[in-house]
Amino acid sequence: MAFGDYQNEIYFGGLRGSVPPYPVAFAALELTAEAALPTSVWSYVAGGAGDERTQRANVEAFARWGIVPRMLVGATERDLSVDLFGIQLPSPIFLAPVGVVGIAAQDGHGDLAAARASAATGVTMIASTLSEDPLEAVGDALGETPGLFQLYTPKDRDLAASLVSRAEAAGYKAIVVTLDTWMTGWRPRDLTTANFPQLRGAALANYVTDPVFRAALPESSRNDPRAIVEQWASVFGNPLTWADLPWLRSLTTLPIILKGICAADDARRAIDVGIDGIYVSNHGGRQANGGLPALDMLPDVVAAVAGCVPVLFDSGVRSGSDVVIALAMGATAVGIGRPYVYGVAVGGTAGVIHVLRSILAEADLLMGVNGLPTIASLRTADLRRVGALSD
Ligand SMILES: Cc1cc2nc3c(=O)[nH]c(=O)nc-3n(C[C@H](O)[C@H](O)[C@H](O)COP(=O)(O)O)c2cc1C
Ligand SMILES: CCCCC(=O)C(=O)O
Repeated sequence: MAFGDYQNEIYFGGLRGSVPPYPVAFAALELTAEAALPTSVWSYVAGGAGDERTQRANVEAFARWGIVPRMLVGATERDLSVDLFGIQLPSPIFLAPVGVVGIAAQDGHGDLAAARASAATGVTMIASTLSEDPLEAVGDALGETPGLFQLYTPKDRDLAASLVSRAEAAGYKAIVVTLDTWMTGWRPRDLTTANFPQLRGAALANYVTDPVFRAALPESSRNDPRAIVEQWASVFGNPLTWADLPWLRSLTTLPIILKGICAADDARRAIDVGIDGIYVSNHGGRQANGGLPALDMLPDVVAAVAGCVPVLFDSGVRSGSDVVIALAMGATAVGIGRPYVYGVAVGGTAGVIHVLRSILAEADLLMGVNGLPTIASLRTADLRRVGALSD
């Protein structure tokens, strides 16, 4: 079945009098999600760092690029599959790691909702360390779809090793180490609502189920929510340096991907020390305000990596058109963040499936009408700055 078929499902459903169950346009999805969530939850998910100019710039950056369409190609069959570390994925998108996604779900199980959507669509999921369902349960819910595990490296190295070995045992195919969030950025919306869900104990399931974490808690406090949160806060973020990478490498034989690399020099140096994948992201503008849009940093990193390892990308992706532009710029696979959280908010598993199928349908149809039917052909696309066609 082609991804673009979702368009016909919606059209013909309309002919039979059924409207799509959830909004299709991102702006409408956003409004519906906002209406479905308490203000503090909406602020946490939708908000970002500082005055959120970098978060907005991430989205706006996509509108500055355009693809020159090719005709007479007969692109009736499209192939959106990609190879990631030897894993053949049916599509070039993935669920970016989102901690605390449970707070957006009616039943508190946003991680499982996302994993089930991943199982249903074949869209791979990067499961966050900060989940409300333990990584083993998320892994089970992924079914046949390969999952990746995102690691927030704690200060306690034994705890880091334990999380990684649990991820290996649960069948995750790679470890994604997030570098940009060893402490949280200045997030005025959360500060205004005095809301940081982790401080209420949300999303600490991987810690409370971990033998190393539990052993560090006095026996009398093992079921005390406040002691658990305090223990978590004391171990959460280890600001890694280059000197830590050999230790990180020694933890696992799985591929290691570094998330948050945006500078060409950092990408080159990471590859030199044996890192298997680079993940360009500015955390959706949630960490450093005043920085460049993530998309603007992608071409330099792609050039520096020169095809040696996969380059993952996220930050600001809202549609299939955005996915196509990031792929044309050289990303190997493109991460969906906030849109899927809004899918969880409006419809749980079904909401996420709808969001993913909509994004994939648009990307698929776009590749057809642009005459660029494969990811390889997309990479050769004539991508120009808007307004620069005659340069
Ligand atoms: C509510 C929320 C929680 C997030 N939690 C994590 C996390 O636990 N680990 C991580 O590496 N990135 C996390 N991110 C960042 C995403 O992986 C991704 O980089 C970001 O959402 C991309 O920006 P966009 O959603 O605006 O496209 C989170 C993002 C959001 C919105
Ligand atoms: C301490 C970070 C919490 C999860 C996260 O990555 C985010 O809110 O952006």
